[in-house]
Amino acid sequence: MPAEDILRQKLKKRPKLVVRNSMRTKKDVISSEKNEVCGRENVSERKLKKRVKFKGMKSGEERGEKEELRTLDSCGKKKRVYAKEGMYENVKVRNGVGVATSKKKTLFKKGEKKVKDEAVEGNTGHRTMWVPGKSRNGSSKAKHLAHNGKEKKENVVLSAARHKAKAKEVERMGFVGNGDQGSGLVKKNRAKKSELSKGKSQEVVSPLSSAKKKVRDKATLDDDAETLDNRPKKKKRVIKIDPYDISNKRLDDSIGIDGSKEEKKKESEKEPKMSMNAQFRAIQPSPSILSFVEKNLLGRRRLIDIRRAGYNIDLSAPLDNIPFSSSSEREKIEENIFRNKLDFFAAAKVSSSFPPPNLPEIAFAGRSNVGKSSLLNALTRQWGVVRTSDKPGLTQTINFFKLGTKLCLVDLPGYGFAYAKEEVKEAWEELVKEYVSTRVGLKRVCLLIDTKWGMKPRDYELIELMERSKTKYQIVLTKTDVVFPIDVARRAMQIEESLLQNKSVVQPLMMVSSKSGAGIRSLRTILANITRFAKR
Ligand SMILES: Nc1nc2c(ncn2[C@@H]2O[C@H](COP(=O)(O)OP(=O)(O)OP(=O)(O)O)[C@@H](O)[C@H]2O)c(=O)[nH]1
Ligand SMILES: [Mg+2]
Repeated sequence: MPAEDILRQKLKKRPKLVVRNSMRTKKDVISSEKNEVCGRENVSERKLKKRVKFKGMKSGEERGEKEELRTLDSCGKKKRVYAKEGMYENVKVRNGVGVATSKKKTLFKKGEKKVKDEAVEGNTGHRTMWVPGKSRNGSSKAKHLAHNGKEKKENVVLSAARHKAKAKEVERMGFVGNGDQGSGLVKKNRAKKSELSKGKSQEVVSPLSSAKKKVRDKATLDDDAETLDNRPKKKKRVIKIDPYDISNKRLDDSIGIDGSKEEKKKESEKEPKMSMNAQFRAIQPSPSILSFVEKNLLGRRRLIDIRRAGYNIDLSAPLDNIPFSSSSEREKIEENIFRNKLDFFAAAKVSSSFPPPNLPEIAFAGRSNVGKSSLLNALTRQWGVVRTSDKPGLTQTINFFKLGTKLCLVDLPGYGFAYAKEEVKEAWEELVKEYVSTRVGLKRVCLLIDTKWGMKPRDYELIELMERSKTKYQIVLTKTDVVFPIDVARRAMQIEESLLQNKSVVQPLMMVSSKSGAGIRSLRTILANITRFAKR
């Protein structure tokens, strides 16, 4: 190449340099004017200061003295620069916080990365740092920084507000200052957070804090950790169980007195407890009772069986009389007395309201809903004269019915479960007891027992009372149509046996069904006989 061309090329390069200088911002120019050194030097110096700040945090603090740095002057020679603490902090803030623009963002990321790298390297790496006496690559790095001086300068002129905003953002992102120790401290802090009280402010290492602060933080955390360790541990509460104390535990608890449960087990094995139902099933009814049940078609029967036996199943209570075909059924009742019209004539809530005992009386007693009122209707075949209901407790007064001029039928209120207040039920019971024990002219009490449920304690109570007052009573099993014939016989057998010792009880035990009419005729005959032989 001719010398002239070479010269031209050199000349072409010169204006470029000029242009490059001219592209510098106004601020750069101003700042360069203020400085004694040239612009290039200024940038490199700043960058170096910045870098030194990153790296020098630890060494600077540890030594506690100003760092002597070497940088490049305009001629490329190494120059000594004394970094001040305040300056370090400023640089650090700028680097750690980053800037708002896209380029600045990049710078911020770079700064962040740098810090992270340093954290990994434990402040010993020389990639982003140049500290005198430690790295030989410092000059080349300084050159590189100086080359990008324009971009870096923008960091220097950031406003304080932006710094703060970015600092907050960094903190929010969980950005931690350099050093593994720093992240470890934060982890410690996080772990401590759950343990320490809310009031106690948590110490978080931020990129803005100095190395000194970090060291102090670490010491504080260590102290705190020691304090936490030294805290008196809560003693575990041990509950001692007294095996002989049964005040606050179930009797069948396994912690009971030794052997008590085993003893109970053995007892139960020796004497197997039969349920009430099993006991009932074990009853063997006498052949006479069984034959009576079969003859009167007591118990649950199929309609076809009733028809085959010659009864008209279209009639109500078909088993009552054989066979009714006309509307004047009452005329054909075998007992004349029951052909009379049933007339209600008195109701009493208290004994003082009882009507005068002019007629022999037959009363119908029993638990609520056992079928007393229904039986009165079935006996007289006058449906609806006596009110009935499937709701227990309908009859609440002692109701007196005249059957012609020779007999009085008395419908008593039920006892036991009923839809009524306790006080009211107690009053009924007292009234019934008073009636059956004191009533003059009472010839017989038909004590109705539901075949399905049998005798209940209240029934025995009334029986006891009648025994004491020597009132004649006869057991009448009701609703026999709802249970199997064998169970009717069992129930009859069971009750007869239980009342063998009783003196006022009248045999035989009667079994009826107001619905099917079974046993009604037999009962009618017995009651008619009472009237026949009754003395006025
Ligand atoms: N299956 C069947 N049901 C019956 C029989 N006798 C009565 N009942 C029903 O049993 C329910 C109660 O009948 P009630 O005659 O009102 O009984 P109660 O003993 O007078 O009842 P209280 O007046 O409340 O004491 C009614 O729904 C009747 O239809 C019966 O022989 N067989
Ligand atoms: Mg009734």
